[in-house]
Amino acid sequence: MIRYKKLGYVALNVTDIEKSAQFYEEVVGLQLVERVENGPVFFRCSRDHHNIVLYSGDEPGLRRIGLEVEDPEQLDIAYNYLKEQGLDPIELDVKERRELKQDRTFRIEDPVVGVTYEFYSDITQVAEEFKPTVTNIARLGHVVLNVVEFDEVLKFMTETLNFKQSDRVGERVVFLRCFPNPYHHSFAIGRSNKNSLHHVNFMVTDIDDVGKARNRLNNYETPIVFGPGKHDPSGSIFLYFLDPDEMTLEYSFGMEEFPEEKHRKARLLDNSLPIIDTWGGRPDPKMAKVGKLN
Ligand SMILES: CC(C)c1ccc(C(=O)O)c(O)c1O
Ligand SMILES: [Fe+2]
Repeated sequence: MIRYKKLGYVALNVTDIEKSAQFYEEVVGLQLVERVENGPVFFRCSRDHHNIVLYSGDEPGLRRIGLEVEDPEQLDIAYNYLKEQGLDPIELDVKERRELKQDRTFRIEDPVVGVTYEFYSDITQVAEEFKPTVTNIARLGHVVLNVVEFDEVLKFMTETLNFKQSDRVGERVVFLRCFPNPYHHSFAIGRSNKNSLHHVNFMVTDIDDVGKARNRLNNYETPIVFGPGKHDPSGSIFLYFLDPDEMTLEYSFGMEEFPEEKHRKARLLDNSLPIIDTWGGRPDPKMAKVGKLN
């Protein structure tokens, strides 16, 4: 089965790439790496060449998800396994790999919703460490998808992609680790009447990052749509806000980690607001409303 190092990057379609590039750099706090003329804009929050990639699109949404597997051997195992599963992995040509600064890379489409998953094991490492600016971003944290065919997507993510369930909230949300990555979730899916991007998360290094973000985002007149609050499932302190296309982003501090072996079992948590925010808050209706899938 596939063994992952981490959720490597998220590629988003944005309607005004200049406005969004400025926002993701100045307001979110990502480091600009590269602008391709009439092409994508690459940002990082690690030594990786990119952890967020913005593309111009007619409609805001998720373009693809980059999954870093443990090593080239695991990449080979993943390719052969996904091919056996009939998912027709497509190898990227040299030109696209050169633009992505990634070695061998291939993509599949999930057969239920059509999300593009990209697999690689080697991405160019930037010489300098990530230099936090407005927020001490520790890493790209997770991606949450709203899906209609919830059970089918869950089956694909667990049985085919080898993601492991960490917890579920009633029959509405399931939190998934990209095994053996230890974080409580790198992915989550929510049962919905529409397939859409719910949010993209950035984990921060200090609780002050959440508190300071609240005031900074207010000063930038960036809509805060939920929090500060505390999530019961992962134990993280959170704050959700909207990007220029009104796609939802989240900062979170702290997250339960699972050992590869002898870890606790997934819990079935009550489907109630206090589980989502133990501090008693409730989300703004604008939260998680914008973001096409694929
Ligand atoms: C409200 C969403 C689905 C949610 C719920 C719980 C956690 C967590 O426990 O970390 C999240 O990160 C969420 O985004
Ligand atoms: Fe989240």
